Amino acid sequence: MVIQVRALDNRFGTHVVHEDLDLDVYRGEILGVVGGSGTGKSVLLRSIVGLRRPSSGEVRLLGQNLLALPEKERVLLERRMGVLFQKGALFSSLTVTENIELALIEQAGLSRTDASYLASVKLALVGLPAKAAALYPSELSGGMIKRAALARALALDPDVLFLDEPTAGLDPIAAAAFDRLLLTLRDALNLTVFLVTHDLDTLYSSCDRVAVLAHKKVLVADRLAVVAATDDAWVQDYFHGPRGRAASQAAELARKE
Ligand SMILES: Nc1ncnc2c1ncn2[C@@H]1O[C@H](COP(=O)(O)OP(=O)(O)OP(=O)(O)O)[C@@H](O)[C@H]1O
Repeated sequence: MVIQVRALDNRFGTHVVHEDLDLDVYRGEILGVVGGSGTGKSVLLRSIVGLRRPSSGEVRLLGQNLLALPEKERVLLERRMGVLFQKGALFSSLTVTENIELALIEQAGLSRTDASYLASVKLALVGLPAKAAALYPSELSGGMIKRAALARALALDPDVLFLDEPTAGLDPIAAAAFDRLLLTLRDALNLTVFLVTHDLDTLYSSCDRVAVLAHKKVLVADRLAVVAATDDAWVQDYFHGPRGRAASQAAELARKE
């Protein structure tokens, strides 16, 4: 088990976002996390990566409770996860390669020469052309920015990757390419992936299991077919509305090709 969440409560004043929430994430899987707006997907992600101390409950990441660890061990555990946030993924004043070098120098203490070499390896890994390395984020397309941010999240060879809506704002072709890249990287690097998304195509093409957040809990976490058959109004609307049907049909066609 890579992530184990037990009896998690998160509240902001009187606003209860999570209550008695449980979730397991298994080694090597891509788990898609979905739910209506405001159901607490980002708050859950932040609680798991240690950016937010839950109101109560426990989160274990790779068997350890991040927030209970002494500083040194906490830093070591943090290095084993990569995070790609939806916004602010890259420093705008640094080039793509400098963004990745910075993570390697600051967090792993690498020399500039080693960091520079490794940064070029990571950029190739995510399919960015060498010429992108010297560009600033403002000079990149949306798809390239996501890839560069992914290269930075992978800089320290994490075991677990957290992604917050990675395909939001991408055109369908760039989004599909990103989904394929994710599958390739998971297989090549043996990653476990926690993926918050609204993108039905991503769920159908890339996720092994899907967790639905509703009613302050994980309503269901299972294979897509089981999740889509869950008796819940939001689930039925989401998976069987026009967009859900289109994504399902596209996935079916892709399987036959
Ligand atoms: N720092 C905070 N202070 C107060 N309330 C917060 C804070 N962070 C999140 N919330 C509230 O918690 C709830 C869940 O927020 P969260 O961003 O996790 O939702 P989400 O499921 O990721 O939504 P979306 O799909 O719209 O991104 C929201 O009602 C939000 O207003």
